[in-house]
Amino acid sequence: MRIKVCGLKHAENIGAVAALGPDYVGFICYAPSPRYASGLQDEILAALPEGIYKTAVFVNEDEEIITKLIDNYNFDAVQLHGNESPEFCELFRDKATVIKAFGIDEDFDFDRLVGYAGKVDYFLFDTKTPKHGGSGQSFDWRLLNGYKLNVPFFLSGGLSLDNLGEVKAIDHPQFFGVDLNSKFELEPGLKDIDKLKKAFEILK
Ligand SMILES: O=C(O)c1ccccc1NCC(=O)[C@H](O)[C@H](O)COP(=O)(O)O
Repeated sequence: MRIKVCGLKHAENIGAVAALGPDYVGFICYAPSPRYASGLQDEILAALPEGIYKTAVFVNEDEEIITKLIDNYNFDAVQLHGNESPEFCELFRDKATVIKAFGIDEDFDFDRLVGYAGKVDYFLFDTKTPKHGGSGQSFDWRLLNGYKLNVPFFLSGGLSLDNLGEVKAIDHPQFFGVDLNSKFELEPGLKDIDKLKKAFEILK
């Protein structure tokens, strides 16, 4: 099970998270989020160990800005949380791994994803809320049974120490990894290393 820790923004805390050995770390490049990584310095990202995918998270951002940030910060992956089309997602595939996020609720139609197959590397299934992400709310994971494509997915949305046991038991052939965020924080953007350590013990 791959582990992504999302919503980092403080230099020392980024180093402490990286020392736990996540597979992906995420930086929110979306100003309305309380986890917005506004003062991100490229040398902090450059100091992260090889093998951790540095992921930039966007919501309906312009192509030029995404490309510029990938180039400036050497992001390995982009995670797109808005209404990005399959063609828009595909634009970044020669530069980065592309993760397309979708907010899931009981009305979500997984047939919407057909056009993205072959144009993205992973899906990320989050809880549908007006915030686009970082809500701390989980969705009914039984809905994942409606997902039949062969693009692997990350599960996110309200994952916490209280429900990781249940998450581990999810048996879906495309379940690739988890995304840990607001339930592992001391404050928005500042990760609780002790809680994350416990999560890694459960998941690894
Ligand atoms: O975390 C945010 O503030 C955020 C804001 C806007 C778009 C995406 C955002 N986070 C992206 C993530 O990958 C989160 O980990 C995911 O939404 C789950 O968050 P949480 O429910 O807090 O565990």
